[in-house]
Amino acid sequence: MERVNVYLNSEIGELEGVILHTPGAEVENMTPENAQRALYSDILNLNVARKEYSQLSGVLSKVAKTYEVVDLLEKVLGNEENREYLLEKICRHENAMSLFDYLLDIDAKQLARMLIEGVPLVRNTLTNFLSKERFALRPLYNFYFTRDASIAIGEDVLIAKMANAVRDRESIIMEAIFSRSGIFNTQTINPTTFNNPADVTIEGGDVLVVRDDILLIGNGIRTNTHGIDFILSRFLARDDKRKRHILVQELPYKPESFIHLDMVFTMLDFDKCMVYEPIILQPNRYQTVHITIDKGKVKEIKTVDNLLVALKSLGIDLKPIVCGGTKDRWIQEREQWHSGANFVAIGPGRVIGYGRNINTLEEMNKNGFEILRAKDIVAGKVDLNSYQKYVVALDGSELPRGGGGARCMTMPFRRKPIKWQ
Ligand SMILES: NC(=[NH2+])NCCC[C@H](N)C(=O)O
Repeated sequence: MERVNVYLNSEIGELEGVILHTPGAEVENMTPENAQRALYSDILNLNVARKEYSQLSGVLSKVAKTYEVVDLLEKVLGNEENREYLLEKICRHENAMSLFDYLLDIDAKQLARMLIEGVPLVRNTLTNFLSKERFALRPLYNFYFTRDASIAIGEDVLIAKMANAVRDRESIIMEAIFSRSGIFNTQTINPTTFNNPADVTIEGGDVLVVRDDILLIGNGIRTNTHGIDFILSRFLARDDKRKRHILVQELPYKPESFIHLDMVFTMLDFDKCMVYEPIILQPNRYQTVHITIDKGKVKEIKTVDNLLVALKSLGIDLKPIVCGGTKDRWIQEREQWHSGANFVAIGPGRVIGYGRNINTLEEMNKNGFEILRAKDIVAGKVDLNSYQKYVVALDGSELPRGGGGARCMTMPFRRKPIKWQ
């Protein structure tokens, strides 16, 4: 079978390949008490979440090739050598080597599910018997946000170094998928294999590939300056010596709806972006920094007014569309909280987001985006090909409680190249 090439040089190029994860039992394997530890602001109902999610996967599978993490993982585990490698890596990382032999014997399909949904603790010792934990390997509650654990940049895949240990296994699995499933043709770059300060963190929600020479990176609770310096060092190490730019946006640490840059800024089109105005445009305490790399060196680091000004200086002139509309700051806050600024593009001017954020959608509509309901597209009542610019509205009441939107729930690894005018 021919391998699929990774190619991603924009946020908006026509989507060709994307990795998804339909929420499974892992999202219900939690209680209100430990939801916080799982990085949720609330607990979810799986049935409803899956229905909502099927709108997203349904729409995406009409326009691109979609892959489910569990199928890709099963593929990795189907190979004896890979299974041993991956299980050893996971068990070692999670201090659970005692599970290794037991897991090794489980068939690939079931094992793939278990590694995502969690491996229950067997109460056969006093320690386990008295333990408050239910799982020996914790469920990957956040895996439906496939955006975060791995990041396609150009032809490579950067493996995220998650800020919270509960998400570490996601990165380990994604690395195995990209380097060992036999499906992808790419090179993985993993910060943990370099000589780095131990405190590097980078998550996919913070990294936006705007153009082949421009990255936008959020610097906040999930991606720290060491993480961004790591990405910088990888660019400096390249042989091509091309000019490149990294634009860094500082983010507030609180509330949790600001965890990633894609919660306050996403690309919608060649000339339009979605912004949460108070952080991205209004004067505030969060700096924007422009790093220019040239001939293998850092040529300049400077503070700039904001992302839009910096992008304009690089030839990308974006009109901001304001999350929550322009009328009321409270509405902006409310819609941002439920991932109102978080859109994923399936092509230039063709994006997907939550329908619940009606003021945001109305604002987009005023700016030329037709509002289409995901439900109608999946049911075949609306044909995407009849529209030029649109926002596909997903029903979302459970999914956003997990803390993310359409961009967070997709991991695009292949988009058609863009011709910037
Ligand atoms: N790209 C994103 N904004 N992802 C959102 C992830 C939310 C998830 N509950 C977490 O805290 O990690």
